[in-house]
Amino acid sequence: MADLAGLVSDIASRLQAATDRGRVADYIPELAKVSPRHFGIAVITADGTEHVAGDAGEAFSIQSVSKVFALVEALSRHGNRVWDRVGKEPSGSAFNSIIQLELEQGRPRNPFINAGAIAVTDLIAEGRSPGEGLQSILALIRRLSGDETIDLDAAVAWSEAATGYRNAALANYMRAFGTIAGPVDATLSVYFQQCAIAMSCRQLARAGRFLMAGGVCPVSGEAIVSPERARRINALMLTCGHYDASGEFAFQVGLPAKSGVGGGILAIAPGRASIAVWSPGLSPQGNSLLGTRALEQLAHTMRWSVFNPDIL
Ligand SMILES: NC(=O)CC[C@H](N)C(=O)O
Repeated sequence: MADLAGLVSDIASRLQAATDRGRVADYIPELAKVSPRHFGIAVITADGTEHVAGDAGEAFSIQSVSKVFALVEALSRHGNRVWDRVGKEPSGSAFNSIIQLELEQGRPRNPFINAGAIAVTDLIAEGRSPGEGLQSILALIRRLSGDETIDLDAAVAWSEAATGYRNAALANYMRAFGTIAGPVDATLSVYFQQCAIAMSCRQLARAGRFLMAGGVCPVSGEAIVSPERARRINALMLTCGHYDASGEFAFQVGLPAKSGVGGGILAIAPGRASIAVWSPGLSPQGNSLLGTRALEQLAHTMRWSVFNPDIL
């Protein structure tokens, strides 16, 4: 087996020096201020060993990676009722696309595109104040990572709320179909704040451990979700976690993973590792360019693809 510690630091030094780094998201003005020079990686293996390199301790905006935790929270609260609201199919469209909503009766394709995530958040917010809805997601993330200091970056939340016209359009459109039941403003407020949660690679990799371990947090022994639910969340991350680049990601990396426009990616090698990478420069589809490259190198060298017969 390859030397993982050496590999993680090799990947970091190679990618810290890379010249082609992608474009930092600028449609959320606060995110445009982040330097594209950052690169961080954290790998936690099944035995609990943590390998980190680069800016692995620096907090960044998790953005759409929050959609995984919101899905867990909604499933815990509402069970399979969630699937009445959102589908389980890749969209083949941009993360903020509205086109399928008109063609498919206002039902988003999956919980990881914006429309689907807003519908999931609406379920979390049901019967609660926006503050309580957000706190339930934050409490889950803190519990999973064993870190009570994790919080949201209020400036990012405000920045997105002030410019989130597309998300407001998606939410209003779904409200017209009944996919969203609650007040649109309250649901959007929770959604913008969950996206603005700030975490480091180390914290994010810790929060993902239950997904490598059949739904059980390996440190506390607590069953966060059932093994079946963990398997299904991983399946959705593999097929939908990178929007219209999900097929390419499965082809190149072959691991369940969820990206965010802050440049973070959480990837799961079932039974092997929980991995978080961060580099703010994005591909045209809104996925971290160097983060994806790091995962390609890691997965290839470690033979960590769900399609490799020896990972099973
Ligand atoms: N892909 C993303 O990370 C998108 C999340 C972002 N908060 C948005 O709604 O536009």
